[in-house]
Amino acid sequence: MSDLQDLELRAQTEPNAAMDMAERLLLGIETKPDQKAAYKMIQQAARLGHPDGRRAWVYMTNAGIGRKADAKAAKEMLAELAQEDRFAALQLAFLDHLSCEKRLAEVEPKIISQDPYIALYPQLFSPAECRYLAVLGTPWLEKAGILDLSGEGRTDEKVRDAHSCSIPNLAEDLIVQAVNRCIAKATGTEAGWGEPLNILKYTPGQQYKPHHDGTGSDNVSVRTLTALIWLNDQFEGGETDFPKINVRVRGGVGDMLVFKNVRDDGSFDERMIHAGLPVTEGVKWMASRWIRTENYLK
Ligand SMILES: O=C(O)CCC(=O)C(=O)O
Ligand SMILES: [Fe+2]
Repeated sequence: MSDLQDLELRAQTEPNAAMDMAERLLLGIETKPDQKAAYKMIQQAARLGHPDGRRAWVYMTNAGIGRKADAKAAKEMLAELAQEDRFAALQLAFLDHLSCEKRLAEVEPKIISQDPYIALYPQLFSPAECRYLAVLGTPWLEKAGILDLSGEGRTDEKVRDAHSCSIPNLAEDLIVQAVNRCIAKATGTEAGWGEPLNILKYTPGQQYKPHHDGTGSDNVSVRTLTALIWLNDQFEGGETDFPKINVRVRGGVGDMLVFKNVRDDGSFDERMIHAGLPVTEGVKWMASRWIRTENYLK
């Protein structure tokens, strides 16, 4: 029996095996990606009592993934889970403080450049939302090299000398979902078109060298837009620099920068090469989302 068959069999009764199988099916690790089967497997892991599985099932209920969206049921499930799960409890407490969707209606984007397109949304996210994202990303940052659920290598010091992680799809909690919805709404895109939200942490000397966001490692579709959110401001240096067009941006806490990586005909816009300059003091925290023109997960 192959390892995968063995895992599939154990997934019937063992919560960890069910969760492992779900992740493999979702991302196509050692098997063909099969979202439908993955979602069934998450439900199975939840039924078997796996804490990540139970949380993921709440998130899917809220987002309408693998079942009909039901925000009310999701909140009730979260409240029940919160009695024994501190991650659920934290989220539940935070839900009433979510403000980005309300802010989106009030915020006027400042157009930094019309062509190529670069816009800044001041204070779209609250300091609390920013702190929440940094805290949520922290455990994955530390494990970044080991826990690679996306199936792609994430740290390449030659380009990105920083701690980084992407929030795994199954960990897109109710707060992350709201953040992603806001980014989608502001950019006129669908939330599903975004790659998982990245959390970046730069300590002094660290930087993201000049690069173009246009393609991911899979070369499947183009990342037409990038959204960057400043999660803190206690650092020096670290500006986001577009050397070809002489634009250098340093946002405040909760500001979001949106820029277009392609020209109207869909070709790469080489003017959009950019860098996160070296941080000279303090620690820079940022969230970034690369947005495509079609669903990222299929
Ligand atoms: O850290 C920065 O300012 C830039 C980050 C970035 O370019 C990216 O995440 O694609
Ligand atoms: Fe970038």
